[in-house]
Amino acid sequence: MKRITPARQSAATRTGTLVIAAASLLWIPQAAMLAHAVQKLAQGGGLADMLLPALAFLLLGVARASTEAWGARRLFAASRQHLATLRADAARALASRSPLDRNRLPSGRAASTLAEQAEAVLPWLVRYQPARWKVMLVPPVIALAVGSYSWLAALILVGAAPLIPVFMAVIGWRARAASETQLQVLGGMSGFLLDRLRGLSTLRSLDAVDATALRLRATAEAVRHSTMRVLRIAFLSSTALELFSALGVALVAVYVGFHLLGQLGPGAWGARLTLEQGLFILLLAPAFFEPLRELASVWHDKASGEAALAALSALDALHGAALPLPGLSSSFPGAWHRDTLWSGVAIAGDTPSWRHDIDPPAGAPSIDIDGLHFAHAGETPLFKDFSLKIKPGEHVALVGASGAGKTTLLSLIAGLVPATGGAIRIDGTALDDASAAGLRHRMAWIGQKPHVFAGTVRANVSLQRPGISTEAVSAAVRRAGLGHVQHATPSDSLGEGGTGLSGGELVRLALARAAVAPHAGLLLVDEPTAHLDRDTAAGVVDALLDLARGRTLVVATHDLALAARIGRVIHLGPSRALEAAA
Ligand SMILES: Nc1ncnc2c1ncn2[C@@H]1O[C@H](COP(=O)(O)OP(=O)(O)OP(=O)(O)O)[C@@H](O)[C@H]1O
Repeated sequence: MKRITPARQSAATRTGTLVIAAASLLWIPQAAMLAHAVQKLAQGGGLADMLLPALAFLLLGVARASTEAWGARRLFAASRQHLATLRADAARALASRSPLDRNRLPSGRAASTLAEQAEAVLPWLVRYQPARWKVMLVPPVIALAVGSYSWLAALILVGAAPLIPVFMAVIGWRARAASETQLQVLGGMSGFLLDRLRGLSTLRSLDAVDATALRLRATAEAVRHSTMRVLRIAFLSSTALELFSALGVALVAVYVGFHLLGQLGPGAWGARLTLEQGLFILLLAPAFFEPLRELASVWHDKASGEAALAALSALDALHGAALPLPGLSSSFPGAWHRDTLWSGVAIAGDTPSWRHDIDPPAGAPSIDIDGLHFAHAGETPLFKDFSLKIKPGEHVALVGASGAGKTTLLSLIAGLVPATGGAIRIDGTALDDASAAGLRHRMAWIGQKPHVFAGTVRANVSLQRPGISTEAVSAAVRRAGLGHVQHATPSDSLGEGGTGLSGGELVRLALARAAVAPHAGLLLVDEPTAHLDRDTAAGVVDALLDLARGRTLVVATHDLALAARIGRVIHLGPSRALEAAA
């Protein structure tokens, strides 16, 4: 997988940057034309004498403006593209972590980094980079041009210039630290806000809204402070630069003025400067400092852009760490494609190559678990030498005390977390990094807390998966027992988190999601009847068993009534290591 490399620019952004920087050099011949025209005027020349320099000045101006515009357009387009690539890399890195990894970044913080903070990369590329190149290119060339007429004027310019980078470096150091702090505080606030908005009903029901609002206010105050610190540094840097450049231009103007008046002789290679040469130097002096002033005005873009790149790289650095999602690295042959969403768990890994080249065989798969070892990070092993065989189309209930490892076993079968030892074979294919993405295509997962997105029932059932027609959604909704429920027809809207549906209806919606999955021959279901009354639970079980006809079903449950209706019951607990293959 390609890593984010913060400082690397694409070839297209580099070309745009260099073109913009080089266009600034055209001011030198323009200044020469202007000075020449004024000289002619002073010598009493007519309109005809000035026509040629005026025309050349105009043409150079047009050339400069159009080159700059072309470079800016190209740079902007390339920078947008570059940012899109950085975002895709970071999103891919985020998705490559197992949903069971409890060290995953909070979604609010990740969203803030990807959506808001990443935007700071754009000004860094579009404004800061050309300004940096102009500083490296334009002042040295102008110093040479000025120096060819007057070594003293060039010396004044060159003498004033080093103060600026030294000062900028000192300020830049502080600016970067301040920007990083600001991004962190901002990301923290976004994460906090999103998290609390999600849990608003809990906060309200326990009268904790005021306390949360106070904490939010404190966080907002911290954001204000850090923003002000960044702005103060930005203003300080541009003020310092304005001062130094104004001093430099003023000194050159004073020297040229007195030299032309004959009161300051030396400094011009032994000869007296002509009016044309003096004017040329005067016109170039502000242009010498112009790139430095421009750099100062975009200096904070560098700090915030680099901080944003560091934040994106930090997301990328998570890749491969801790608990990776099996099958993800092998399932991204090219671009970030599409997530396969199963009833509340987002799994990336559905690739065009898989769909076209290795279309999964239809039907109910067998499951063969052999000598499985698994332990969550830093915990005692949950499974030691655990074996289990499930035949194609067989229905199995996993029962056991809370914490016995039912959900974990379902996750291992689904390939959401890698086993630490032993083998799991689905329909004879070993579940590993190479096969996990493809095998997941044949499964549907119904989790304990299916996530409902704000949108219609139809969108929530189809989840934008390809090849799912409106008729298929309607049929799935009816099959899951939602057909008769008011406000749960395919065109009805649901609130985020399932507002508008009861607990039982929520499970039925998750069943409908699985019912439309075309290749889902294996259903993995986690406590479908938890928190439901007996009648509702019985209705959900009816719908589940109807859906599971002709498919392999593994259901984790505490519900003995559900377990009694399933063909085979596997007890997970202290004796599970001895579970023998059936
Ligand atoms: N993502 C995780 N990271 C680390 N440990 C975990 C994680 N998920 C579960 N555990 C631990 O693994 C053990 C088994 O959890 P699991 O959720 O599989 O049990 P369960 O049998 O499904 O429980 P329940 O019936 O309450 O849902 C528990 O001790 C739990 O604390």
